[in-house]
Order: sequence, then C-alpha cells, then structure tokens
Amino acid sequence: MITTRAPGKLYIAGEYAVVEPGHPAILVAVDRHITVTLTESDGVGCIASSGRRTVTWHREADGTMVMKRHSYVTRAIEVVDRLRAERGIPPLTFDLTIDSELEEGGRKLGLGSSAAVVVAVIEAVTELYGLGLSPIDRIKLAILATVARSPRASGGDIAASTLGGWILYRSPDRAVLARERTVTAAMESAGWQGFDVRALPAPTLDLMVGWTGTPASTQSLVDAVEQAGPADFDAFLADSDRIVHSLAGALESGDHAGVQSAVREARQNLARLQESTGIAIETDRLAALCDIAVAHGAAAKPSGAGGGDCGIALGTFDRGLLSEWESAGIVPLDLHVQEGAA
Ligand SMILES: Nc1ncnc2c1ncn2[C@@H]1O[C@H](COP(=O)(O)OP(=O)(O)O)[C@@H](O)[C@H]1O
Ligand SMILES: C[C@@](O)(CCOP(=O)(O)OP(=O)(O)O)CC(=O)O
Repeated sequence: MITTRAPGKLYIAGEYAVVEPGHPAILVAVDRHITVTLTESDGVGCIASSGRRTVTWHREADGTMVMKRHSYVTRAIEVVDRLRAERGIPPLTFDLTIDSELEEGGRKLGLGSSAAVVVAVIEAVTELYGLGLSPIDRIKLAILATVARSPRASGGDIAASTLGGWILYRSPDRAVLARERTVTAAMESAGWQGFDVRALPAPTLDLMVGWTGTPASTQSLVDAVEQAGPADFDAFLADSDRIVHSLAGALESGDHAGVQSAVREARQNLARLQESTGIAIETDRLAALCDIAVAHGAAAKPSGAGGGDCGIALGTFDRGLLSEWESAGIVPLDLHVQEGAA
C-alpha cells in the first residue's frame, strides 16, 4: 500500500499573466490536503473518491489501459502508465482511494483540488513503478496530465502543491508540449524553455484567507479574458511581471512593506484587467473582503481567477478583521502555509 498527500494552494500574484508561457506568478501551498491510497489489485482497478461515482478500469492483453470516463485522475494514471511502458516496465493494476479536505460540502473552495489530486496520484503511481523521479520531473508529468484535460491551465497550482511553501513559477508552452508524441519526448521538449520553479522565503506576515461562498469556473474566466482580447493586455502582462518581480525581491529581502505594496499593486492590476475586459474578477463580495482587510491595515486581493472563490489578506492576524468578514458573508478559512519538504 502506498499513501501520498498533496496540499492545496493559493495564488498570491501573477494570475492570468502566468497563463502566457514564461510569465511568472507567486503561489503558496496551504495546509489542507488530498490524500491518495494506492493498493495493488487483480484485473480491475477501482478509483473511489467520496461524493463521486466510483470509476473502474482494466487492461487489454497488450497492457493498454481501458477506462470509460476520463477525469484528472485517469489522465494522471495514464501519463505515468505511458512513461512506464516507454521504459519497458511491466504493467500493474491498482485501486486508488482519494480523500479531500479541499472541498466544503462538495463545493470547490478554489484551493486547487484538481492540481492536488493529480500531484498525489502521480506521486503514488510513480512510486509503485519505482520510476525514481525528482519533484521537478513529477511537476512536469502532472502538467502533462493536466493539459490533456485543460489545455490552458498554467500549472502554477501543480508546482505549489508539489513543492509546498512559497514559490515563484513560470509556465511552459503547453501547446508545444501537447504536440510531442511520447511522454519521454514531452519531458525533454523545447516547450519547457520558459518554465521555472523556485522556492521563496515566507514573510513573517500572517496570511488570512476568506471564502466568498461562490465557486467560480477558472476555465470559463480564462477563456472569457482570452475572447475579450483586451487591447492593453501587453501592458497588463508587463505590469504583472514587474509586480511579481518586486514581490519576489521583497520576500527575499524580508521587506514586509514591499510585500504589502506589491499585493496592493497586484489587486489594482487585476482591476484594470476587469475594466478592459468587462469580466467580473473582483466581485462585490471580493471587493468587500479586500476593503475590510485594508481598513484593518492589511494588503488584500482576490486570489486566482476571481469571480468568487477566495481572497487573501497579508498583515497581522486580526480577529476583528475576521469577524467583519463574517458579518459581510465571507467565511474565514483556518488555513496556514504548508511548508515545503526541502
Ligand atoms: N477528491 C477528488 N477526487 C477526484 N477528482 C477530484 C477531487 N477533487 C477535485 N477533483 C477534480 O478537480 C476538479 C476541480 O478542480 P479545480 O477547478 O482546480 O477546483 P478548485 O481549485 O476550486 O479546488 C473537479 O471537477 C474534479 O475533476
Ligand atoms: C487565472 C489563473 O492564472 C489562476 C487560476 O487560479 P484559481 O485559484 O482560480 O484556480 P482554481 O484552482 O481552478 O480555482 C489560471 C491558471 O493559472 O491556470
């Protein structure tokens, strides 16, 4: 039996820009997890996850996997299986049980459950076959599995979920990766040129997280921004890059005022994207979340694609701030940074 665990994540800055290859974002892993348990089985494999339909799979005589429905989980199993076959390792059949702390009553919180599930499944299955992959190679495999299902996903959530702690992330060119014919070739592809992951020191500021209670569809929001094709998108990208760079510098030098001012600027830059696209990133409830935090001396912004999900505040832990959030219909989430393993 193999058990793996992967944390959820939150975007701190760089969302939407990071969808463009090579553009950076900063994320943090949080201490709520997905746990995957793998047990070898005979003939039929079962994927069981609470609140979801159990999916079964089997192999044809030549080892090819057969599954009726595809999901993030099956894509993750499949990509590892292709690598196994390319390396001449004999196939196995196994059951997976998935437990999630990243949903509330079956509703997504915006904490990156799809990334965490893919990361935990990839870790379990690569361990089963003894593939001996580094964390960076597992991030690459998880990105390949994810883009099979969501071609535009940046993969920032995967990097945060794999490494833990605070990270700086730059996305690869997923369109180039998708053209590679084997997993081995995709792992070495030129599509990784702009890709980068690096650990950042955590600030001593407290991270406070509020949930709006409204799940948002990241994919629809990203597609809508692309369709809107705002004339000033290049300026948005340039500003985002500058803000992320100054946030990384402030984290590295322990400059708390610099961290807070970069977070404020990141909020403004997203507000400009909202203005030029007409897409509601900072909803009324996210605006209330941010304004309340600002009134308490914190720096705040929506986290991720916006439109609902979560907002973050960086400052000094403040019970008054949290109770004002509650009065405004925002649920404070009791989350802490999940430190990296390294
Ligand atoms: N426990 C789970 N078991 C299987 N698949 C899951 C599980 N949790 C999440 N997923 C997959 O991830 C998707 C949600 O991911 P995502 O949009 O990243 O949400 P969020 O970031 O808000 O958690 C689900 O629709 C499902 O496909
Ligand atoms: C817009 C984005 O840059 C960030 C989206 O982050 P979210 O935190 O909104 O994502 P979910 O985990 O699906 O809720 C898209 C991306 O990077 O793929």
